[in-house]
Amino acid sequence: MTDSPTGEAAGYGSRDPDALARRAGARADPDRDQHFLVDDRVLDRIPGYLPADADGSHLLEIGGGAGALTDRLLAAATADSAADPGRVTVIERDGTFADFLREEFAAAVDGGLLDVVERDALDVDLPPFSACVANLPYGVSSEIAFRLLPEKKPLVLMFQAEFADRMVASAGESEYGRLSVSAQHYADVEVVERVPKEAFDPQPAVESAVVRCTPRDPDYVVGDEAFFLRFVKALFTQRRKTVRNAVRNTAHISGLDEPEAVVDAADEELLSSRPGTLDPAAFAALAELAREHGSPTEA
Ligand SMILES: C[S@@+](CC[C@H](N)C(=O)[O-])C[C@H]1O[C@@H](n2cnc3c(N)ncnc32)[C@H](O)[C@@H]1O
Repeated sequence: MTDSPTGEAAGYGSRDPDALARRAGARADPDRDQHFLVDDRVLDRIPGYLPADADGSHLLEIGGGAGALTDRLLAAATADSAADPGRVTVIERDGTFADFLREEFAAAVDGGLLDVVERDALDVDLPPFSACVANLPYGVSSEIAFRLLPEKKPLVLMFQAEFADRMVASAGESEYGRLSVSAQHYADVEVVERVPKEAFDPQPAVESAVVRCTPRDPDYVVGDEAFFLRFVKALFTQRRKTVRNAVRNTAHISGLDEPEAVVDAADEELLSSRPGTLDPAAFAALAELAREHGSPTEA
């Protein structure tokens, strides 16, 4: 294992996570969403979950911490061509760890391979990136995921397992909901690895999972994406009601001025079903009907 504070390009990818945390000189604080990955085998596998044809020329990491994953991303970025390596940008909110990353990976920073951005990932303008690989801060993982998904780039993201299961669920499954439809609107999403609590220090309260998002256009058309997402959100607030009642009861969320006109125009079988049984394409068709007949106003 390499334990040098800076290291040459050839040394990326083998830093010991415990040694990194020791050198950083500050303990990960769970109250600041800091749960560092300390299992080398998991760390080594994560970059390999990017789709085979993903463009690795500019990898984005959100939440660098003490740099164990950053080290693996630098290895992935420099693997193909030493003459024309890819780049890594890390966004890290905590100044202590941002400073440590700049120091630990000084050679990469000086060589233009690594940029450390000390900012909150929710506020910062995202840099251009070709793919994102991150062990996300769980307190804001949903907000970050829905900043990243519309960028239509390959993503490999660590989430709480329960959140990951909701992202990938299919219509009719108990975990299926607004999160599933919204995520699957942008990408094919799949859980590629479940990660036990023991892989982290300090250990989180729950299991984690790595999700791969491979961007693609949906197999349906929506004329107004913002309205589609708002309509899905509205209907899932009434997931146990019939679609008929859900459309009627949630006009204040969906923004429909004339929900009754949507009910009049929709198919009876669809109206008697429950939101949790509609696949994304059925939601899209109903949202288009709602736009046509329900006079939606801006949220
Ligand atoms: C789960 S840790 C992952 C650390 C490291 N990548 C690893 O895998 O060991 C999440 C990291 O995100 C940082 N973080 C928390 N909230 C953030 C935010 N809003 N914007 C940017 N970074 C944040 C934390 O300081 C922490 O370093």
